[in-house]
Amino acid sequence: MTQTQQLTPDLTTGTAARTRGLARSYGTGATEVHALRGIDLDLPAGRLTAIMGPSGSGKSTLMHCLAGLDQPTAGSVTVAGEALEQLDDDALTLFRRERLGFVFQGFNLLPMLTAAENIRLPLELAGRSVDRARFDALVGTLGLADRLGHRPSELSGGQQQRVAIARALVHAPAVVFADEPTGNLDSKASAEVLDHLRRSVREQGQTVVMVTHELDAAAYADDVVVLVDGAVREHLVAPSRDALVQALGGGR
Ligand SMILES: Nc1ncnc2c1ncn2[C@@H]1O[C@H](COP(=O)(O)OP(=O)(O)OP(=O)(O)O)[C@@H](O)[C@H]1O
Repeated sequence: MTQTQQLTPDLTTGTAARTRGLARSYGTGATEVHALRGIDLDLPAGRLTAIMGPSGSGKSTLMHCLAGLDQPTAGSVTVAGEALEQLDDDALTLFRRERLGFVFQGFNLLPMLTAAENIRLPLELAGRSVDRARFDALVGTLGLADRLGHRPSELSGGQQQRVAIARALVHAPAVVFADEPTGNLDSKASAEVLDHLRRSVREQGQTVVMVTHELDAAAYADDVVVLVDGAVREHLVAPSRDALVQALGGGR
């Protein structure tokens, strides 16, 4: 048994997502691109993991495969104990809606709805009632309590992204996937958003997997996976900034 397997053998002992031999290629023949080349990864529950690496290294592809938004060419993906390849389209859609949360660049908030309505929308679409205590705790953690009646156009970029995070978290998902969540925010708003994301991990035991280009953003993460050319170069646990710089610098 390997060291990794001893540390995180299954979900009950804290693995939120696991891949084995995960490969994803695009195209065929001379134009074939191997975006992921057989990735074995165990992402622990209750932590904020950043996925980093040079442009084209496979970060988005990995996140999309983990989140059931893209299908691997080979290998397996298990999230919250579910082997995604065993789910049909309907079951996968339901699994994503019930068990996963998503935060993307650009927020994707509905402009005619207030912040509170945007946050509640996924639950209402799923026909589920809002857990009032969780809702209040979330908007408190995210610093949105006095902004709930505002529409997106009346909120700053950072506030809009915090609404998007609350919306992703309100149904207590097993894993939240965030793709460059601070990509179009200034540095102050980025710091606020990342701080709130980290607090949701610390205070509510949330699991977050975040793709980022930015060293400053990765500094908020507990762990950092460094991809190079479709393979995991490093999986750093609670790295120092120096260790992170070294791991990233080595890829250039
Ligand atoms: N739909 C697709 N069709 C063809 N090639 C693709 C497709 N999606 C991704 N690729 C290729 O797969 C490789 C990995 O892409 P991916 O977007 O996962 O990298 P990334 O690390 O997220 O890059 P970036 O940091 O620039 O967003 C790249 O060479 C990319 O061109």
